[in-house]
Amino acid sequence: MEEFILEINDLKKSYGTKSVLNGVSLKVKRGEIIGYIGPNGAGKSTTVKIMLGIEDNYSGSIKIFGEDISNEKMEYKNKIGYVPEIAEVYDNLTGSEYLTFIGELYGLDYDLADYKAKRLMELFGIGEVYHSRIASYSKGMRQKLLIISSLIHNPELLFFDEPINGLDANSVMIFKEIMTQLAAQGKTIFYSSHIMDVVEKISSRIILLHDGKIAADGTFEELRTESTEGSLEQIFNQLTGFSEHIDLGSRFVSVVKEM
Ligand SMILES: Nc1ncnc2c1ncn2[C@@H]1O[C@H](COP(=O)(O)OP(=O)(O)OP(=O)(O)O)[C@@H](O)[C@H]1O
Repeated sequence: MEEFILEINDLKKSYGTKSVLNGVSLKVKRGEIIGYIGPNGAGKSTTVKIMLGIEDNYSGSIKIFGEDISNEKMEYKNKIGYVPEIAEVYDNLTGSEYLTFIGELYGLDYDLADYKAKRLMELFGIGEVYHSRIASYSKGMRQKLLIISSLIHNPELLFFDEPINGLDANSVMIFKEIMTQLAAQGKTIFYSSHIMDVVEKISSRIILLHDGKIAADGTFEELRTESTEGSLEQIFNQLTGFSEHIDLGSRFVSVVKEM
């Protein structure tokens, strides 16, 4: 029998009168890298926050590792890693303090958390700031810290929401390799991003959310045969019915010039 790490069935969510998710259903197998894409405000972060138990008041059902998350058993969270789109980190802590704190929260003993944190920071090129306060980190350094903190407890399922924001080109290459290797070792990755060329290359399956519904679901090759030949960016434009960038761009600039 096929093992589903994640099962979402007819998920609906509204904020006040505004309906954001209008019946999202999907099943994710172990080892898949899901590229979760969609226009701004489509409901991607909302889906991820519901799965993490950060947002409630939804209808539909969600199973993670075969367990319905509405059972409120917390154990499933220990096997999840998360890089949020916008994160609050404790600026006054050093990288070492922050990562060992997170590691200990997940049940690692201090020495193991310290060893892993230091080694992972070195491998990601930020070992020299291990004992510096996070307030002094650049944007990319903070992002690397967040990626490390999502992985320090060796989770089975990862939610990455724009994880490569601020990373330089070499670091993006390292991150892509980390994702590929994690998936090859059976970790499941739910990856939400607007950087289409990375999503195109890294995802084993792409899910496009539009107007709170799944508008496309398949490998990049499958999406290509179903719609336009071309890049994921072109497929995205076509599936979301968008072709006005030139007109909108020039109207925008006209208003900028008004004085
Ligand atoms: N706490 C909230 N209260 C009210 N409305 C919200 C709240 N969070 C999200 N929304 C609305 O829900 C919709 C979906 O937001 P969400 O953040 O899930 O979109 P997204 O697909 O992740 O967008 P982006 O690509 O811009 O990150 C938006 O219209 C947003 O305004």
